[in-house]
Amino acid sequence: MDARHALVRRPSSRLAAGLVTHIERSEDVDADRALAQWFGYVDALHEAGWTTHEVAPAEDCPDSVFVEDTMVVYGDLAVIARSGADVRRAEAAAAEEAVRAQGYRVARIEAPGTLDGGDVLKHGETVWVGLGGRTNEDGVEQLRAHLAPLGAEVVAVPLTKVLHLKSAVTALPDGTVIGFAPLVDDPSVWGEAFLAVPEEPGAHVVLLGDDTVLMSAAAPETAALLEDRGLRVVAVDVSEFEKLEGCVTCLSVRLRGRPG
Ligand SMILES: NC(=O)NCCC[C@H](N)C(=O)O
Repeated sequence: MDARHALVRRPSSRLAAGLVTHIERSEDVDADRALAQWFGYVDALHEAGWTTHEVAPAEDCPDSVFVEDTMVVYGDLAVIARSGADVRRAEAAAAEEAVRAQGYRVARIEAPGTLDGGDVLKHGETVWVGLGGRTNEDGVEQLRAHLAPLGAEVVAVPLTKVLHLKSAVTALPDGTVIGFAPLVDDPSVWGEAFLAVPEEPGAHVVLLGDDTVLMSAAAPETAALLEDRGLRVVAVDVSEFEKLEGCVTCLSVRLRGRPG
C-alpha cells in the first residue's frame, strides 16, 4: 500500500442519541467509553503506519463519528454523500472541507439522490453499492457518472437486512468478500469470491496493509479464521459504536491514493 492517510472524527458527547434502524436501541451507550474506544481505534491506525486527519467535531450531530458515511473516495476524487437519513446531512460540510484540504477534487450527490458512504464497497475497479436502505437509485446513478471517467464499474446490490452494504460485507486484500450469511441479501453477487464468516461483527474489516486487517474484538472466531488465511489481525473494542449499528469501517475514511 502506498500513502496511508485517513480521516477520522471524534465522537459527539451526544452519541447515545444516534440513529438505530435494524437493531434494538441499547439504553447504555456510554459516551466516555466510546471516546476511549475511539482513541484505541485511532491508535491502531497509527501503529499500523497511518496518519490521521481529524474532521472538525460536530457536537450537534450524534452520528458524526461515523465519518465514512459522508463521502466516497476514488482516485483523486471525493464524492460527498447526501445521506438517506436527513438528520445526518449536516455532517457533510466539514467532511468536505477536510478532504479538500488533503488535495482531493470534490463532486457531490445532489437531490433527489441519496447515498451513504457505508453503502459503498470498493475492490480494484469494482464499486458495489447497497441499494434499498440509505442509498437510492438516483444516488447510485450519480455515483456511477462521477466514477466512470476514473475507470470504475459501479454495481448496485440489493440491501434489506442491515443498515449499510458494509454492515453486511467487506473485502479482504485478495478480493475475497466476507459476510455473515444470514444478513447478506444476495451472496451470489460475489460468486466464488464470497466467504461466510461465523460472527456478525466478523463481517467488517478495514484493510490496514496488504496483509493486515483491523476488526472488532467481538469476533474472535472470525479473527482466527482470517489468521489461518495468513492475515495479521488487529482487534479493537468498538462496542459502544456497535450499539448504534456502527462498525470498524465507518469510523474512518481511508485516503489511499491521496493526490497531495
Ligand atoms: N458506515 C456505517 O456503518 N455507519 C454506521 C452509521 C450508524 C448510525 N447510527 C446511523 O444509523 O447512521
